Amino acid sequence: MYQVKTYNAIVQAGFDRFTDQYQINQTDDADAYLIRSVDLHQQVFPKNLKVIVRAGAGFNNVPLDKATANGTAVFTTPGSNANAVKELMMAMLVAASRNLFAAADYAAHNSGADISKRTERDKTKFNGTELLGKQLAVIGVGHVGSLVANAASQLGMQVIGYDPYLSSDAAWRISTKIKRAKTLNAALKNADYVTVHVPKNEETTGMIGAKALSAMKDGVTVFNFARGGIVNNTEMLKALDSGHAKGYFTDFGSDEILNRQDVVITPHIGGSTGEAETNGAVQGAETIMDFLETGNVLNSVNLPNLSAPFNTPYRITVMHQNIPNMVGQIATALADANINIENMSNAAKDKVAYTIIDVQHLQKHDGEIIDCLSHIDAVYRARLLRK
Ligand SMILES: NC(=O)C1=CN([C@@H]2O[C@H](COP(=O)(O)OP(=O)(O)OC[C@H]3O[C@@H](n4cnc5c(N)ncnc54)[C@H](O)[C@@H]3O)[C@@H](O)[C@H]2O)C=CC1
Ligand SMILES: O=C(O)C(=O)COP(=O)(O)O
Repeated sequence: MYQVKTYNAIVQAGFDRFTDQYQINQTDDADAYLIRSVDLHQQVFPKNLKVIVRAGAGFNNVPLDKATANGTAVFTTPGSNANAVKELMMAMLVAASRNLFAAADYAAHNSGADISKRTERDKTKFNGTELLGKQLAVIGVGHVGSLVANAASQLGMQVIGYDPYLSSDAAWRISTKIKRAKTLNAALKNADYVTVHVPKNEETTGMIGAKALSAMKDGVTVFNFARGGIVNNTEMLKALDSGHAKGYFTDFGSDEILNRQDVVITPHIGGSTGEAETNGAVQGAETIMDFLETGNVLNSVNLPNLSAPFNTPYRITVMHQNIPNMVGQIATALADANINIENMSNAAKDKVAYTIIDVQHLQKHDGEIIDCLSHIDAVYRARLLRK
């Protein structure tokens, strides 16, 4: 029986996906975590923890080095909430271009006699512009960014994307109408609207700061529905105060940007739709079961992709450092235990490598084999799976 621990609201559809080999509980010794935005940076991971799945996209709440050192694979559920963010972003683009929040706030407080007279007099204050023909820069054209870019293009916007790490899969999703910028500045310089859809990491923290803001044209509106900190709030406020930027729309509130007419904040609701939460929970449950039961890896954040059909009675998986002679040491340990290898595959991603070995027969007691492999220096975790 596998134990799955959760830290955030996970919809029932996800729990329903687990077979009766799984128990959802709050044990301190879980095999798997199924999480959303909980910050795990201060947590000491239990040794038994084999997999963390973040139902959603952003994994900056998971300490990857710590997870790897513990032999814990980390996954997200790619694309599960991308449409939800896209739809919110489209709403925000329209809201920005039509002064929607200020206009609605005015109307909500416009009471008493002569409403219609006052309305007709005051409505010019809320005159907007149209999105048609305006330029939108999309920084990060992955699952969310590509949908935003395509939808904006369908509204008649001129869209330019910037993403130096774009995967070929992601490239297939982008309409041919979207222009490609070679540098961040090239994307920003003519944009009426700029939106970021990048993961938060060392490189992207503060990427929209003084330099990027000064590369934008006067009257620009900036959107950050990716993560707090990708846009530097202090520099954003300076751009707003000087009149260089017109507005800032974000899903990530913080004290310094509160109570301003030119800043619109939503409470991190980008992925908060029933559909997105169901997609994430179901995809998350399936990812946990697939990894625990087959050891196959697809779209992990800290492990390379590696999948093979599991057709033998036993499978051994080893997560280890990506250094010379690891495969040799693993093969020798198995040979010493008189275990014949039926199939063996190995892949690496940055500093981490992963090996899958399929065997027909075991000669030693299970625990001994796993112990032998676990004692090889630079092995993070070895597991024995039965078909
Ligand atoms: N507000 C919310 O509730 C939500 C926020 N998000 C945030 O949006 C981010 C993006 O989500 P997805 O599109 O699903 O992820 P994704 O991984 O599909 O796309 C991210 C894209 O950013 C690109 N990128 C990485 N570094 C870059 C850089 N320095 N400059 C330009 N592009 C760069 C990558 O190549 C990739 O194509 C997530 O990491 C998360 O932080 C995602 C979903 C919901
Ligand atoms: O998927 C993401 O990156 C999100 O930001 C969504 O967060 P949530 O699952 O709604 O806490």
